[in-house]
Amino acid sequence: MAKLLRKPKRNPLSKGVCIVHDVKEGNTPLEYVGFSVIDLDKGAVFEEMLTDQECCAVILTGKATVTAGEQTFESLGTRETVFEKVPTDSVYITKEETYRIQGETDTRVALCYAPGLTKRPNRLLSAKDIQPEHRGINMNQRSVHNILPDSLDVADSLLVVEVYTESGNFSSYPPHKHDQDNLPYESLLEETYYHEQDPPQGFVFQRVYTDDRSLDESMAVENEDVVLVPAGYHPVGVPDGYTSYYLNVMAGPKRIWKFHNDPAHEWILDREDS
Ligand SMILES: O=C[C@H](O)[C@@H](O)[C@H](O)CC(=O)O
Repeated sequence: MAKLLRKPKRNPLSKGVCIVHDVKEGNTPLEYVGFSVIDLDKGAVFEEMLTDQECCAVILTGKATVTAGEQTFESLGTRETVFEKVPTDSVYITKEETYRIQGETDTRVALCYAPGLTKRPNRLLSAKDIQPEHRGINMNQRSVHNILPDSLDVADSLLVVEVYTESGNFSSYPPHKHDQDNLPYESLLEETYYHEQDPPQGFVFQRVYTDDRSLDESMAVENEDVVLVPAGYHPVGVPDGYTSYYLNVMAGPKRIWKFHNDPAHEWILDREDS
């Protein structure tokens, strides 16, 4: 199996809590980004004490109450499945904070981690404040929910976004990369993709490759898979008949999303919308 592809597991953590993904120091080539997905049964509780990382808890499906420090955010979550294609609620939790998530229903939560540099206010990132963004033309169209964009000065390192790509389209395309700390031209951001497919037997193709092809992995990515992007271009192609969802977590030395398109494919941006 490709070394950048991680398959979902169901590792019981505690009563009513299962770890589906747990990408962290010791099992990942990434230095900045950590990523977990947890399933909580209704009423189950997940608690964590952060040390030198900040965290964005994204309520992928179902409803939950999140307590972070002295604050409690009740009844978060807007959808039973990500394919309702509505924005969801998330909570930003600062470093050195203890937080707690309790499932009000059966719920799936993505935990997005990156280095925390300063103590910041914990903060609700409400679905109501997220306006879906349409990107692209022709067969390169996708819809983006910017959960924690670099325009929001809430976090030290974390960037979080979710993307919907319809049948027959490509996203993260033309291929772009952000693996050089070379502002204003490019920023260095590692990235993770958490993928879901509709219907769930679907798969998408994702390639992760560098200019010198020292890294060049092409993957068939199935429902609930995670793809790690330590460097390089990382386009996604969606077969006819399926809808792709992915949640991206990005982080690096500077919290700026400045990508560089693969020059070989940038010409597609010059075409008219057909
Ligand atoms: O760098 C960001 C990720 O590759 C995606 O979020 C990508 O930007 C989505 C898209 O624009 O197609």
